[in-house]
Amino acid sequence: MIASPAHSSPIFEPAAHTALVEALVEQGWYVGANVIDPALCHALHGELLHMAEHDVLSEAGIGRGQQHLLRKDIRGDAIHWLDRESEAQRRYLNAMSELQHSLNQALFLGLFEYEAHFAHYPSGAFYQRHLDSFRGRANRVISTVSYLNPNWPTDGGGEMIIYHPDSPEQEVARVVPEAGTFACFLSETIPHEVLPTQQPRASIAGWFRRNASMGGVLDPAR
Ligand SMILES: O=C(O)CCC(=O)C(=O)O
Ligand SMILES: [Fe+2]
Repeated sequence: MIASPAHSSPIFEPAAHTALVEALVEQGWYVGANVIDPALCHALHGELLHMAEHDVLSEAGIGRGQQHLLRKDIRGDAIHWLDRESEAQRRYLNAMSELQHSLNQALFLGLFEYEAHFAHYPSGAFYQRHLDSFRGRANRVISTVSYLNPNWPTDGGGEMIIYHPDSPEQEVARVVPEAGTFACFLSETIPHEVLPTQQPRASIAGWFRRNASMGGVLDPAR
């Protein structure tokens, strides 16, 4: 057998898919540290920093279409949709396709598409508590977040808080945005929030959908 080159190895350990599916079923969310390959995180982080430095990111807003609004009091990140333009992006999106396949096989979710954007939170930025999808709209089904920041300091802030689906004031997890950490959760039921970050914070937020996207327009935050 010919060993596959490092750049084409899967970013998820096969065991991580099983743990992820179990956690989604039991509690509606999953967080794993050291799940994403460090070399891939490094490459994606470099791409995002380059975009931030060259001013090619767009200020993220809330709401769709004509309702799309910039609301720095609600979210303060700047984004760029992944478009397969680099090997790192292709590798990342291919890994998400594999995850989509596992989720569909195990949970019969009928996931159809994955969309994702880089997100850069400058110092002081946050994202207030929200859901990623309206219940019953059947658009975003599962949210994913991959963190890209090596050596995140303990006083760096920028943690994602996951709240209990039935009592949205109750914190159930606090996720440090350290490179290699991968979080996912049910988009319609898990409220979450990004605490103010004390230093620039890099991530990739993505969504498995049951229908086609609307040309890269963000779903409303709420
Ligand atoms: O970056 C994170 O930790 C979460 C981002 C988020 O909630 C979103 O983009 O909808
Ligand atoms: Fe979100």
